[in-house]
Amino acid sequence: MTEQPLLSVKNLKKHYPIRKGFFNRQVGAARAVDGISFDIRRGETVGLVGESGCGKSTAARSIIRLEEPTDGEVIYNGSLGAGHDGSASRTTDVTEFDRGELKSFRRKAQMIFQDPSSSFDPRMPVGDAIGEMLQVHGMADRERRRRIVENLIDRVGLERDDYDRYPHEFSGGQKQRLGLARALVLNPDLIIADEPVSALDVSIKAEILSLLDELQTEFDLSLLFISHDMSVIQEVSDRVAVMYLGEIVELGPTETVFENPQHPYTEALLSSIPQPDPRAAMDKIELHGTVPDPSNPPSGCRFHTRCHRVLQPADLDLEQSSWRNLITFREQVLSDAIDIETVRKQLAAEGETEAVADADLKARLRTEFDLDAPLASERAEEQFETVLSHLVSEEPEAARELLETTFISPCAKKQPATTEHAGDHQSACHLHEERDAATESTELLQ
Ligand SMILES: Nc1ncnc2c1ncn2[C@@H]1O[C@H](COP(=O)(O)OP(=O)(O)OP(=O)(O)O)[C@@H](O)[C@H]1O
Repeated sequence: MTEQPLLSVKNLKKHYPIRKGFFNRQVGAARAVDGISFDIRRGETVGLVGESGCGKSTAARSIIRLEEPTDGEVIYNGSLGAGHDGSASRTTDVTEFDRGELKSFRRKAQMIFQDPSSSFDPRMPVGDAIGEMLQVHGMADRERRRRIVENLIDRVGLERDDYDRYPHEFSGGQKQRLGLARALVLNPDLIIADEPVSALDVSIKAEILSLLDELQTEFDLSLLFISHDMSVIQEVSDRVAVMYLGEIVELGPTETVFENPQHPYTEALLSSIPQPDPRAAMDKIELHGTVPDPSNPPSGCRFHTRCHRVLQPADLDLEQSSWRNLITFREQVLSDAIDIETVRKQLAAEGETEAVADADLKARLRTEFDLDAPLASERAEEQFETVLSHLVSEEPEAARELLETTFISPCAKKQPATTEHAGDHQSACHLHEERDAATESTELLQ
């Protein structure tokens, strides 16, 4: 029988209500975490990576219920241990834990943060702050607490005498060592580290990562390591989960994912890693804009609005760059972001004339979206020109109406299903569905 994972996150969701008006009625929800699933096995490090705002911290906080999850399960297969009241736990689902179970679980699952200062009271010696954790969990003997904490302070590479010093007397790296001591003092089996080295200088960063590695073996820890930095994730993780706008888009062993990424978002993140050898550098894939608003996520595949591989409708065969520009143009028109009057005024000022010809306005719009050359498909070019004509004739409604049904990527139509790849590796991208369908039809023909 295969060993149960220490923690199984199943379809976890955290939606923040958006309220408005006099009656504070809920008018929507920010879907910060929107149905993520992954396991953390005993002794392994899972890296959770993605840009700022994609929901990593919310996921972490929901897993240990610093935030109440909206839906889903977090199955904890470890033991709640001696701190628990002794009775067998009613459930293994953290989202269902009562107060007592949650308190015991919080001993076993500790969090460390980017800024460890937040865990230390500036007016309390750091040793007492670490020892307080033991006191809260029932250790009354002050001397014993002090011995345990001094040993830990020593173990994380500081001096035993540091026990009596105050937080402001430590550097950023030293504070993160203290943060680790604090996380370890209750002998946890899981540590969730949320960007623990992001604020540190390169050399200090390396020291903390290597300390974390040593401690993981020594204390037999499982780790969920959150970072936006692919190179850090590569260094520390056994498996990696790539998160985009509340969802996990790719999951697999780190080596496999880094060598053979299956999701265009992962590809883009990987291409941004600085390469010491310029010859080895892959072409940088530019991620335009920021992660969209989770209260209004794009339809279908959430990444399609920024994806360099976004699929074209079956009847189109444009250059991928023109297609991408056309999608951006479409979005801007649909969201009413093009102010034709301003463009007209600009042109008038440049030409020192009152009268700006429609043809010039259209040409300027084409240039703005890098679509100067006629589109390679005659029908697409015709439709594009019609939209431009509506815009320059101040008929944005008509332009929108046409675009509602034109230039729609298949990626925008439905959510991609999860595809399993060889070696415990999965991703969710329409490209694979397309390839699978192509393989299936060739097989049928044989
Ligand atoms: N309390 C809240 N109320 C409403 N929206 C929230 C709340 N907390 C987070 N969000 C939103 O949820 C999304 C995910 O935020 P989160 O902090 O989890 O992302 P992150 O990937 O950890 O980014 P960062 O690294 O910048 O913290 C963001 O759009 C954020 O604005």
